[in-house]
Amino acid sequence: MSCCGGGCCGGGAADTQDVSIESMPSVMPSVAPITTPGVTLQEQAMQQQAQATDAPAAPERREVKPAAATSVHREPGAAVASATPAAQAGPAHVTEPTRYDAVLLSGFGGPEGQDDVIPFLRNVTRGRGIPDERLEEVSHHYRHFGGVSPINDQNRALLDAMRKAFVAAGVDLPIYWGNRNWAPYLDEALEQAAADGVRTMLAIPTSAYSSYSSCRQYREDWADALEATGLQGSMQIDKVRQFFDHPGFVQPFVEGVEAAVAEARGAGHADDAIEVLFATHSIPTADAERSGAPDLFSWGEGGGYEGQHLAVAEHVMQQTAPEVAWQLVYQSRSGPPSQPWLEPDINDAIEALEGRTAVIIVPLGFVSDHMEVMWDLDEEALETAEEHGLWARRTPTPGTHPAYVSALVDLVQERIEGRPVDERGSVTSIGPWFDVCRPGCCENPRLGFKPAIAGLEP
Ligand SMILES: CC1=C(CCC(=O)O)c2cc3nc(cc4[nH]c(cc5[nH]c(cc1n2)c(C)c5CCC(=O)O)c(CCC(=O)O)c4C)C(CCC(=O)O)=C3C
Ligand SMILES: [Fe+2]
Repeated sequence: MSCCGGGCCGGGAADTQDVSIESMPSVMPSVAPITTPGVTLQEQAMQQQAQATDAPAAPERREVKPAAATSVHREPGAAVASATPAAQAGPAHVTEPTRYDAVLLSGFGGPEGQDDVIPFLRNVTRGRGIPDERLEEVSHHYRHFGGVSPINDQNRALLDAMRKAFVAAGVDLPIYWGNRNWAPYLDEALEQAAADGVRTMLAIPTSAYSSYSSCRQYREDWADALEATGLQGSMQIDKVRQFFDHPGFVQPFVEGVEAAVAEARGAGHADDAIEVLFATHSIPTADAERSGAPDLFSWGEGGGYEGQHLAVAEHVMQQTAPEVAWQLVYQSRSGPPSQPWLEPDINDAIEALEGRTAVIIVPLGFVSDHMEVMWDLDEEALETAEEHGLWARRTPTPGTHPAYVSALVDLVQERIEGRPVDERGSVTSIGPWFDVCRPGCCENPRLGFKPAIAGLEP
């Protein structure tokens, strides 16, 4: 792994921190390492290891994510744990300019080899009672691709694109990258940031919508990482708003649907023979009901999670092909059959189609072509479509689309500026989501409330 090919680092000490701890010596330097421009920390570590006579032969590989936090730290009088002063009182939107030392790009994480698969799945499902058979079942998806999820490389590419976009936009902040479920872990990113002198961070989850899995779980994992590193009292972390309706996040989907509809028409499919399926991750209906800020909106049964997806899908269709039929469908369901999850499943929806000859699958719930897209859509759903004799296309995810990268830069800029809410980018009538999560937001009713940052209690 390299930082950025040398083009964007500029030699700043805090610019070379996408550290893979797997390949680091087991004893980490406790002070900020002195970096040489163009040389990554990993390369330096390897040099140091080669020079040291008593260096361990094999670097330690870390399989377990940080332990669950037992508490959070709140400054005197603050309502929000580990927040910067501008966010401590818990405003819906922070309109006070804030100086951050760094940005924390927070990914899901994914295995990078066959040996990683099961420990990775244990991290993902920790404390959730997912049976081993299900873990084995899911592991097949990863094993099929050599035990490697593409997600880490996609986040490395995003990180690289963001660093370049920061330079171009004059945002002079280093970006640290850490994952919830695999190396480089969130606590490793925080440790490195602290060693580099960082005290305030703005966190970006690689996840656009509101739900336990896509919002609160990130907030809990940041709390875990702060406690595990002992940085609870000295590091402040805010989060950007969920960005499902930021125009730059939506733009790649608009372009994808536009192109796919044009292609379907070109292949001879009439508008009333085309169906657009907006696909997102299913979640338990009990989670869905508590997603978003359920007490502040009148969402349907699927809560804010479903309501946000519907609003974005509606916008995409209005922009592209208002006369074409569409629906929101779900994928990647897990958990026991007795537990209700959001439906319909994409494969069932395809089977139920009548009078259609073409289907366009839009991965609206995902930011990159990771395993849920590669397997559940490109392997399974496209096969279902083929079995039913349908012409089918899967449109792109945002990935490193310049509009998406610019959206992430804009989300950082609006917080640095303390931009008023009516000047923020948003394409749906829901309006720019909350900077600080509302009480009870995205509750997991089975697990209860756990220590979390970036939101009002509980
Ligand atoms: C809403 C949502 C997103 C989108 C938001 C976001 O992007 O964050 C998402 C993303 C992802 N989910 C992913 C992988 C997995 N999700 C699982 C399990 C679950 N996801 C859930 C929901 C979501 N998941 C839920 C309610 C569960 C069951 C309960 C639990 O266990 O929490 C399991 C365990 C096995 C299984 O149950 O299937 C795995 C392996 C990967 C990585 C892919 C890769 O490696 O390329 C990514 C990006
Ligand atoms: Fe998932």
